[in-house]
Amino acid sequence: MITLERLSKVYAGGGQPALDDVSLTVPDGAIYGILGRSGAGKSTLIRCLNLLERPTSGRILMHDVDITTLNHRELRLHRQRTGMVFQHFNLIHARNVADNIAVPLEIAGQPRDVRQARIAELLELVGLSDKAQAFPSQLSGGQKQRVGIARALAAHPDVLLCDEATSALDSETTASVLALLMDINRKLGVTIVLITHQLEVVKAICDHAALLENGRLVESGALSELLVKPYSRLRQALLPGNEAEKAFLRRIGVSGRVLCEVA
Ligand SMILES: Nc1ncnc2c1ncn2[C@@H]1O[C@H](COP(=O)(O)OP(=O)(O)OP(=O)(O)O)[C@@H](O)[C@H]1O
Repeated sequence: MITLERLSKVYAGGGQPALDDVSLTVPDGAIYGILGRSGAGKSTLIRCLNLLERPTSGRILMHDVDITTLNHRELRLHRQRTGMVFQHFNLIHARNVADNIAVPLEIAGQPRDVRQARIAELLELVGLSDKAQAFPSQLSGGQKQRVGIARALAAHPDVLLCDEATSALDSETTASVLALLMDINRKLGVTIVLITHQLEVVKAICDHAALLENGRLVESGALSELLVKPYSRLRQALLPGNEAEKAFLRRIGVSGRVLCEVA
């Protein structure tokens, strides 16, 4: 379980907090989506979860340990247990697929034979067994993200943090990468926290969600509980009713006309 307790972040130079008193709980095994507009604080929040960004105040409990108090060595181990998937993949272009996936295993000091066995396992998991020797420039966006996911899983993390993992992909590729993440969650029991501005991502795979606005938490929890509340902001965003469709039909000038007749 990951628990954020009254987390705040003010960047150097002051100004409005990027995160303002945010508290939420991510249950073990959840696929937890963090939604919000540009500038809402999503990236800041996910970067706090592996301490790429230090919160100004508040606590982050992972398995009951406040990670903001870890020393250098403990933090390195924490990062091995927390895989990160990036929007623009962050692959090393001079390394082939297998050697990209090897990076966390090298950092963890794994011997060569262990690395090779793990890489073969991961390539099979992400469906790229035939691409071990390919270089990133020879891969499609979806394949690059599969390599990014394999690398993030290499050191057997129990949490996967996904930073807009599908935002650079077309809708068909997005669907296949989301299906892979769901499969990983089910097969390996890895907790997934993802930030996104795409409602479709939340609809496709999340069981929990949080909505951020100007650094503040508007709503959070299990979708099964939020979506039955009539005034839930997440419900209004995820289930807009037919208002959006009506607005679209009004804009193209077919509002009120019979769209198709059934014989
Ligand atoms: N390194 C930084 N230094 C100063 N301010 C920052 C820094 N990073 C983010 N901010 C500010 O913090 C606020 C939250 O930014 P953040 O990137 O977390 O939002 P976001 O929801 O991820 O936005 P986007 O979807 O556009 O990436 C914004 O006002 C942003 O300008």
